[in-house]
Amino acid sequence: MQYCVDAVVYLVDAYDKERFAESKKELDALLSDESLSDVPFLILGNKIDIPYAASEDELRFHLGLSNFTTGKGQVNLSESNVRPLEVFMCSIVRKMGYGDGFKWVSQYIK
Ligand SMILES: Nc1nc2c(ncn2[C@@H]2O[C@H](COP(=O)(O)OP(=O)(O)OP(=O)(O)O)[C@@H](O)[C@H]2O)c(=O)[nH]1
Repeated sequence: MQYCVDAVVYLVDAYDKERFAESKKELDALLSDESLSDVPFLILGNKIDIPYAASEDELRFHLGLSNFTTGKGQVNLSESNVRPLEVFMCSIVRKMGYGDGFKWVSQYIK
């Protein structure tokens, strides 16, 4: 079957720190999937309404993304070989945070 992926939105529970290793493993598998090699990745860290949820830096660290995020806002990557990837923290129940993430990723969807 042929299909076309415009973007990957990867939702991580930022409160479930015990499962960060599992989240990293799944994410790494997607990131190394050749058919997704130029597909933008939006990583959402959910449940930041819970006080003990991981911070953005912590999540980035545990997912091994500290050196791989490409910058928020308008960043033109068309001249580079770099795949757009960013982390946005959110709370689905509070309806906050993910809007910025989807806005960010939309600039890379042709
Ligand atoms: N506090 C809080 N709870 C949330 C949020 N988003 C989802 N939940 C709650 O989390 C509970 C479990 O949902 P998820 O964590 O999405 O569970 P899941 O990913 O389907 O299951 P697992 O793969 O086992 O983690 C539900 O009761 C949701 O209402 C959020 O932003 N904040």
